Amino acid sequence: MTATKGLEGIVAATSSISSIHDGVLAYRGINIDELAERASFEETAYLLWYGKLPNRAELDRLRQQFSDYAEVPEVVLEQMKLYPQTANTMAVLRTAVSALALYDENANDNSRESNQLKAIKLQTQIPTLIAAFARIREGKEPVAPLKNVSIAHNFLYMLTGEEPDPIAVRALDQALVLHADHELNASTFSARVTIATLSDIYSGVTSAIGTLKGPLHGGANEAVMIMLAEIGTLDQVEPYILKKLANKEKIMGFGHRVYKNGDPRAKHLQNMSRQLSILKGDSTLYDISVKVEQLVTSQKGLKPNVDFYSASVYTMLGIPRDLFTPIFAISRLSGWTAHILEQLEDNRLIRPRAEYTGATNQKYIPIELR
Ligand SMILES: CC(=O)SCCNC(=O)CCNC(=O)[C@H](O)C(C)(C)COP(=O)(O)OP(=O)(O)OC[C@H]1O[C@@H](n2cnc3c(N)ncnc32)[C@H](O)[C@@H]1OP(=O)(O)O
Ligand SMILES: O=C([O-])CC(=O)C(=O)O
Repeated sequence: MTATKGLEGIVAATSSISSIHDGVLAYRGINIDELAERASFEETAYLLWYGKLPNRAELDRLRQQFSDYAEVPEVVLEQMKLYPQTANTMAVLRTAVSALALYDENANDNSRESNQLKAIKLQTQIPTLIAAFARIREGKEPVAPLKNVSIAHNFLYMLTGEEPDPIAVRALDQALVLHADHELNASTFSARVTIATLSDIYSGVTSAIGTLKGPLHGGANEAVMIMLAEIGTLDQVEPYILKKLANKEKIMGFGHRVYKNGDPRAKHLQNMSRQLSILKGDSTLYDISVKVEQLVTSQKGLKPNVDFYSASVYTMLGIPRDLFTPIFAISRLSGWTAHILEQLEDNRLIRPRAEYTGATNQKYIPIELR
């Protein structure tokens, strides 16, 4: 038995949710480029869950459900007030989602109907949890969700309690579409492994949140912003990046396990970043980002991934950088839960083997002789 490090190239599941072929990403067969331009996040979530785009009545019903279930149990908000104000926001989200399960009497019902409803509830409650913590840690009361607005609109509204700018709503909505699913990425795999033991959807999502948190995966968007802030000015790009590369450090937001010729989502986020910088009349962050890209591509042949330009986009939307990865989770919740539903439709325990490289034929030594 020979191990494949990082399971690279191993096909570990069948799935009809999203595909990556020749550098093209599609959800249910629809090219992401088209969805990014034309679909709302609500339509995208429906597409991932139900396998087709919703008609008007179906979309209205989903939107209504998102409105109906956006509030979270008061007890969970009260618990959040006891979390340390400085807690890592992904750890907060992981804990709060896990707590939601305690107050859902159907948490352990693994029927398709029950899990679909829980996916819808989590989709609309996770933004509420994130926005609530962002306020609680500043000593402010959480803002109750609005009725009949999009997930993107509601999230921005709940952060500040003010009506968000329509341009910001559209930008966030598009970012949510772009991050919604991505075949067997690490966090989705984690969700599938968990649910394949016939655990419950909250456990699957909690596993996935913990996996997304790491900087080699979803945590890279926050790490990119830390890097851009450290760079600070255009003239510092070259010395900063060259030093990192000389030290064999990774440049966050670059490289990908599957895409070797560029991530098809990155160009949309770059466009958004450019447009927002024009609207703001300040292109510093965008210009630094472009220069970093030019240098990393010329020096290492690495292209930006989805996390690179999302950092400048979210910053220009006025979002604190430790909410970037939680925003990724808002979007990817749709993909995680679609994969959980798919896994349960034709389930088998996921249990690979390990190539043993340790000692053999050892004897037990009594403690007094060690
Ligand atoms: C939503 C997402 O999860 S997208 C990915 C987000 N993560 C990041 O942006 C973090 C930075 N990128 C990386 O760490 C990697 O490119 C990953 C984790 C995305 C992919 O990892 P892997 O497929 O395992 O590639 P691996 O890390 O083995 O890299 C292969 C080679 O390219 C180099 N490399 C890969 N990415 C980078 C990078 N961002 N900066 C510098 N060098 C890199 C590695 O050092 C390695 O070089 P070597 O062969 O000389 O040792
Ligand atoms: O697929 C991956 O390995 C990481 C990624 O881009 C994603 O999860 O969106």
